[in-house]
Amino acid sequence: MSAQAGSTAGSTAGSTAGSTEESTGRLEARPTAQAGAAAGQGLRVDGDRSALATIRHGLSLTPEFRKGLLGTLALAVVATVGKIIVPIAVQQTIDTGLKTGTPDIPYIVRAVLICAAAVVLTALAAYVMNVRLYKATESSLATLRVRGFRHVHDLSVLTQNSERRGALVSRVTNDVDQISTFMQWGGLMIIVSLGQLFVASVLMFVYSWQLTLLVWVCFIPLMIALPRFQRLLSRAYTAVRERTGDMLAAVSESVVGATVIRAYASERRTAERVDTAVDANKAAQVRAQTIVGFVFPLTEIVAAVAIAGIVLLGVRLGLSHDITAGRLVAFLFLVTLFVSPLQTATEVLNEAQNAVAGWRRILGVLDTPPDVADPGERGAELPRGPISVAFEDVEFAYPGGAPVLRGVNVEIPPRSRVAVVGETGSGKTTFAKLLTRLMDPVAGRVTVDGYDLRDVRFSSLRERIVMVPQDGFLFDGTLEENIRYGKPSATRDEIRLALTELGLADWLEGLPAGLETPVGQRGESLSAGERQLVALARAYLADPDLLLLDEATSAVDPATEVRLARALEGVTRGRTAVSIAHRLSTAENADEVLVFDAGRLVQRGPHAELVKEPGVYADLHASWVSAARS
Ligand SMILES: Nc1ncnc2c1ncn2[C@@H]1O[C@H](COP(=O)(O)OP(=O)(O)OP(=O)(O)O)[C@@H](O)[C@H]1O
Repeated sequence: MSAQAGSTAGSTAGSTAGSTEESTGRLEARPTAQAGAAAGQGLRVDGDRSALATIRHGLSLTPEFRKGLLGTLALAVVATVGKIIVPIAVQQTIDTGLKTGTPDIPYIVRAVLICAAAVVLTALAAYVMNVRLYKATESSLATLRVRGFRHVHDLSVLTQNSERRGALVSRVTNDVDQISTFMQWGGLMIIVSLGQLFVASVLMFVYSWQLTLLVWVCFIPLMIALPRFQRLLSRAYTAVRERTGDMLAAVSESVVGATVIRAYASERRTAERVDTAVDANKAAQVRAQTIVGFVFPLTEIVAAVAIAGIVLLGVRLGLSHDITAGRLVAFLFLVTLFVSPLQTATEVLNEAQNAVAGWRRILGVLDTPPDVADPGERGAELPRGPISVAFEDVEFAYPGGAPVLRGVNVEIPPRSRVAVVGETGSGKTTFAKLLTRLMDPVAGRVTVDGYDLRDVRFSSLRERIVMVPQDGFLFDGTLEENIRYGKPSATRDEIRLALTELGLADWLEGLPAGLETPVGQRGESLSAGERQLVALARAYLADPDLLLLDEATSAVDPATEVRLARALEGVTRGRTAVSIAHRLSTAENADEVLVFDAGRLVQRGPHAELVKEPGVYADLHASWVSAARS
């Protein structure tokens, strides 16, 4: 029990232990999201669905599990029936083989052989049943994980944002684990146990209805009490899972935020938080184990009382010739078969509850429809060549919020370089997300090459439109592997050439291991500026026709600044490029500047013209200039 409880107790671990930012350097990472009023409402969790309906729906998603289940069940029946043969053989041996006073050796040998065959058959059936169950369970869990993982990627960014990313990871990892024990043996065990209980009861009744009545009288109160204890246990283990989650959150946060903790000398406060969480977890565990310690011996105590009663009453019945010696001994065997399902009942019920909770959370992911749909095969394929973009009366509001973009009308001709500027919160990033179809507008439409973005198939969209986010996510691997994300088929020479064409050959040579240089987790071994260089090289290799750049705000050293400008020039050459600009130079070099203010496009034109007009851009420009001087 405790081992299983422990395994489920850790199920919230993932919700805090791992946060997976998923930006891959290409915002095409399954652009999804209907940004309409219904968009981004978070994941569904259908708490109203009954436990049985949840299990049924969950199993319907994993046909692997249902396939061959009847065969497995048949094996389970063989394993159960096999156990019944032993007490029958014992009864026959005593009552018939030893009846005359002179043992009937051939009869006894036959009974023993039947017994041995039954034991071997039972063991074999149980073994094959377990192997089949493990196989079926593992392949259905793998299916669930893959489906869950794919679906998380299909969900809109708004839906993803409504959940902690770690919690999403937990749903496709730990929550799936949570149902594994139940699938492996719990579900079948309920059927087998009920069968065993029934068969044992029938046979006991055949041997002696009086003794059977005694057994039921002993066990009925326990059967009534068990579900109550089970609820108590379930609550205790829920508390354990929550406390374990809190503890892991505290520990992982203190490890991830170690630099900030040191910088602000808050080690003591952090240690106290961790200690409190560890203590709370310990208290919850102790409470749960105390209940386990009380509940588990109960069945054994009741069984001992029942056996004592059977012996006493059995002997009396024997004296009055109401039961034979063989039947009495066989009855004692049968009582153990009757008790063992009860002993596993609490455990199975606990597992069933965990499994239902796990299924609810997984189904919560799978039942949430992706609100930005891929038109798929029906969708348009964008022709190659620099892309033109148009926003027509575009309006956008985040779910439950006020409009953050209003009445945006703009045309971006092919091959032009556009800088998008504005105060923080003015709607620049939202504009970029709509352009990459991470979300759809609430009103109006966005077109590329005359096609409504909603009608363009994802594969084409991803190939032709690439976004370089502010802090390009790097994976733990080498520089080469990270750049290759832009074009998985790229050879090493192509990657080298790309870096040379972007004017980054000298930078590459300066690196300790060149393309083999490890970038560390999330690229932490590189500087922020170098990470941007990798993101640009990646985008260059992807060779899109429309490039969106979210310029990094972090300051970089002058040498990297020069490299970045050079690489940027190379990446945007010959393409339509839209940059969310945080640097004066980007706006100055753009063909056109789009100025956003409080969700509206308030000015547009070349830098040289805009800077002369009084307005938002002139004010922004003034603040850039003064920041550069200070
Ligand atoms: N996921 C979200 N949910 C709700 N509101 C959001 C969300 N993302 C952005 N907003 C709001 O939308 C408005 C526009 O945000 P946006 O990120 O587009 O601005 P921005 O101009 O890119 O800002 P910055 O320069 O700081 O990145 C802001 O008021 C912001 O608070």
